[in-house]
Amino acid sequence: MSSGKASDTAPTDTVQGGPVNIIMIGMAGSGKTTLMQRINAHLHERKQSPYVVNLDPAVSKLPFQANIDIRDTVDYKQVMSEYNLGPNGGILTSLNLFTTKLDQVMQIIEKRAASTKYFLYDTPGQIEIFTWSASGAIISNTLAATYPTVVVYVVDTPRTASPATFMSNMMYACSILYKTQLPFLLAFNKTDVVSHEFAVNWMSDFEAFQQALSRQEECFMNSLMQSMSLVLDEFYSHLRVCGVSAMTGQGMDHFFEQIQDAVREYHEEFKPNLQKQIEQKRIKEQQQKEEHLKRLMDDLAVSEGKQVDL
Ligand SMILES: Nc1nc2c(ncn2[C@@H]2O[C@H](COP(=O)(O)OP(=O)(O)OP(=O)(O)O)[C@@H](O)[C@H]2O)c(=O)[nH]1
Repeated sequence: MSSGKASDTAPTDTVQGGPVNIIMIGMAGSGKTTLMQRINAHLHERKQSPYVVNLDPAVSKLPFQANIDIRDTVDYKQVMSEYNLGPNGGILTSLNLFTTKLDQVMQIIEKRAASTKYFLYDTPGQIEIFTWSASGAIISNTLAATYPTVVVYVVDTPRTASPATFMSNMMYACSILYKTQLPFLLAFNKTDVVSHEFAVNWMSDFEAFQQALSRQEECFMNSLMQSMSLVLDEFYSHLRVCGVSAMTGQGMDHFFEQIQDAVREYHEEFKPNLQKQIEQKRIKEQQQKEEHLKRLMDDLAVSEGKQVDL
């Protein structure tokens, strides 16, 4: 687990390699929107105004002005009534409709890239709609193929203080990390209410989590959680963690240090892997084309041979 190191330079200034996309993901009420607002204010204070994109069609009020807002493109309530959908189906369909215009969004982002360091994306609280849908994957893959992209998984720390809620949140985070394969930062939010130290302790010390479990009433869930914590041990060892309060602003410098570390991972691991995959795909397609051409030539030779025989 990486908790990052303190540095003398302002962390928002030291991000290298052009603009950075920060995608905020987290359960409903974890504080994604409030944290976006905090990051926005933090960057404005440092004269580094970010470009803000709202991808949540169902949000009623935003505490900041979004530069691109999905609600300007699709009316979520109209989508629900037009396609006879429930709230989740409405959000998913709205996101699909928005994704059809992603090329226009990318053009805008590319135009702004020279003058903007941070692009922030707020996503719906129904996590699975973004992380497990085709449109969510298209959006994050397209962003990551163009610029360094970091997934920030926001956790409601006070609500994660029991071993059971902690474990389910970590399972969620783990599945998102493996699904997106993008540089990842686990941001424990609301540390003004409860410090995230207990979580760091549980993640770095398997025994400490077991002890917390043993203090709970004996139930079937305990043995399940015991086994799962063993599995998650490997996941924790690759994880970048920080504690923040979107309300008070504490932890913002460490947050940006961790973003910087995630950008380094993007350049050193994610981008070379992506280029390798693209190259492998190109070679495979080339081979398929050559095989297809060879089959055509063989067929032609056979049919010409038959004509000669006749
Ligand atoms: N004390 C405290 N409250 C916070 C903090 N961050 C957010 N909240 C509160 O938590 C509640 C939910 O915050 P939101 O920012 O709307 O959460 P969200 O994750 O965007 O929620 P959805 O839009 O439903 O996905 C609000 O009442 C916020 O005021 C924090 O750092 N500390």
